[in-house]
Amino acid sequence: MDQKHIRNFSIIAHIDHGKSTLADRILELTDTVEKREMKDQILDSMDLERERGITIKLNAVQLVYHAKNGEDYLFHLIDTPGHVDFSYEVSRSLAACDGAVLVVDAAQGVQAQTLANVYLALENDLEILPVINKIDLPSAQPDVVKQEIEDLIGLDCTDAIEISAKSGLNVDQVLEAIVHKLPAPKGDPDAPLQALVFDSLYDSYRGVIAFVSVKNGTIRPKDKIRFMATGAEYEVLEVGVHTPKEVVESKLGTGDVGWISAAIKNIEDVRVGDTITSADHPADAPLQGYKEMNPMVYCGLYPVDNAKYEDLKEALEKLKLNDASLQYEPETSQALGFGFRCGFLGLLHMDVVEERLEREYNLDLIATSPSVIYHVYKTDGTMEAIDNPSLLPPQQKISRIEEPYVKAEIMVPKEYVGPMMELCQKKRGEYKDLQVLDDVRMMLVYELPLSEIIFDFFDKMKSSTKGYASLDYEISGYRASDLVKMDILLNGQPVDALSVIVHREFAYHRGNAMTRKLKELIPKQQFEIPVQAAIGGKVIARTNIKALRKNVLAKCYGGDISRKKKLLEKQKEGKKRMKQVGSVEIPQEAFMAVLSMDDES
Ligand SMILES: Nc1nc2c(ncn2[C@@H]2O[C@H](COP(=O)(O)OP(=O)(O)OP(=O)(O)O)[C@@H](O)[C@H]2O)c(=O)[nH]1
Repeated sequence: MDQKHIRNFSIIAHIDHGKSTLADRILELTDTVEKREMKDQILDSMDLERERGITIKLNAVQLVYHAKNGEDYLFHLIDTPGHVDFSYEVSRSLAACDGAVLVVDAAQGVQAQTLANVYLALENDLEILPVINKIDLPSAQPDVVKQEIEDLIGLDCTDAIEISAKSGLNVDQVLEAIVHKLPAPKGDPDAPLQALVFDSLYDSYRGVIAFVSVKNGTIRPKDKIRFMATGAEYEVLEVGVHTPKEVVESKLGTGDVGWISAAIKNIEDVRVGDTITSADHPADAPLQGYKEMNPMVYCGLYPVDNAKYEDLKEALEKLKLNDASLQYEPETSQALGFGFRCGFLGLLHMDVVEERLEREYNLDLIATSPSVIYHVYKTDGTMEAIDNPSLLPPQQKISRIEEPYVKAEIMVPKEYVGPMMELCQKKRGEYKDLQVLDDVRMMLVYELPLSEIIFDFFDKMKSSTKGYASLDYEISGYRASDLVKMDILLNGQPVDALSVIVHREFAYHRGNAMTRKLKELIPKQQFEIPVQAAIGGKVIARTNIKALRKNVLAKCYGGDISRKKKLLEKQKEGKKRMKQVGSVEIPQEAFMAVLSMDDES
């Protein structure tokens, strides 16, 4: 279709303001998906997304809209996630677009992620179309919300469309506004090919599939292409779009958003953010890529069954294609064997990656406690960045430890300011500012250690404000804190995978809880096992697992051979899921339970 009739746009919003529901209505109104195939949140294609009711991955679909002026328009709609952890996905989808539909909940108004996403859209020079959603709610206040958008964001809301994505009310007006208010892609069809790779995935039959937004030129099957960052060259086999079903096309022209397959078996050749050009007539320079995202949280991931190490490695490689913000490198642990140190954008991201590895790649994993990156200044004047507590140098070699702090902006209704401040205080926060936003809401600004934010802050915030508070944060720098490494010792031996870095004040409580939990979960063995928590050489909590007295075969009186075999068999089965640490056998469950414990357990 003629470039002037193409619109590439994204829907951006704070979490739960109704992006996916609006996308559903748009797909229905344009007959993109037949009624009988329509299910809620159709773009949330991962099972995980449907179960959790959140969007994790960006999704691109092509649809045709018959506008009221009688002409047909080709839309590429890119649905994006709303949670802070996935803002990387948002920034990538925005780079593939020319405009954005901003959805704001008429009852909740502008929230922290509304602002954050608008800034991302402005950075990418996108035209923004404000839409007020959920006007069917009794508590909807569209006029107040419009005023808020004007005051806080500076967007003109005179023509902002008031809709109910749920019932479909006025969604047709949104489609018309997309045609008339959002720009067509500006590229040059005659220029050398430049296609931005904004996502990719691994297909076991076809190799890597790259999702691209063609900024200049055209791409066809049999074309020779080059990935500009890696220099890899391939011949294109097929190109196509998603409607949301995969459809093969004869070409992708300037302004099109679609997929390319080229029998790419070498995963490293494709990088999200790279530019694809023609190998015969290459462009002079690549398109502007994406900012590399630095992980904020790290943890070790180990296969429960050590023989599955290679499988885990392959799964991580493939998953990274589909999740460019994931980082990993090999690591070994005395207790857990061979695994990987992985970096994530946040705890939800970590959770999602773990679950995707387990489900999509059929792996059983153990994850160690999440950790941030600590700056450890040593007595010899050097500094080491450490994301794994077990690698912390001995106490006497450390002069100070600094940890990352964030500036957190929390939007909260007036009545919850008290409980919110209490929570921030408890999480070692330092009060910075409190601003009045409007009649009902205030903006609370705190500096907080990132390690406190990544644990359970989000859940605690939601529960202490009935879900009304919203949070946005950015790293503000490093600060010295009174942090110590706490080791867990079994039978006198430290278990590396269980070491944690904690604030000295919380160490006793945490140590006590961990040792008690281990005692509960480690079965009695032939000898008594002391379970200790220690800082440096000093034990701060201790308990004992009593020695086993009975022998499993004692009941069998020597007679019944088959029964005896069965019992031994059963014991062997159980042993498989045990990790041998020194002389002690620890069941998998014990690791998992201790590692997933929060401060209150
Ligand atoms: N009453 C009412 N509820 C709506 C409307 N639009 C969406 N909802 C509801 O709001 C909730 C969140 O909607 P989603 O479309 O999943 O929100 P989202 O912004 O896509 O959320 P994430 O994908 O998690 O970022 C769902 O329970 C919807 O049914 C509306 O117009 N009116």
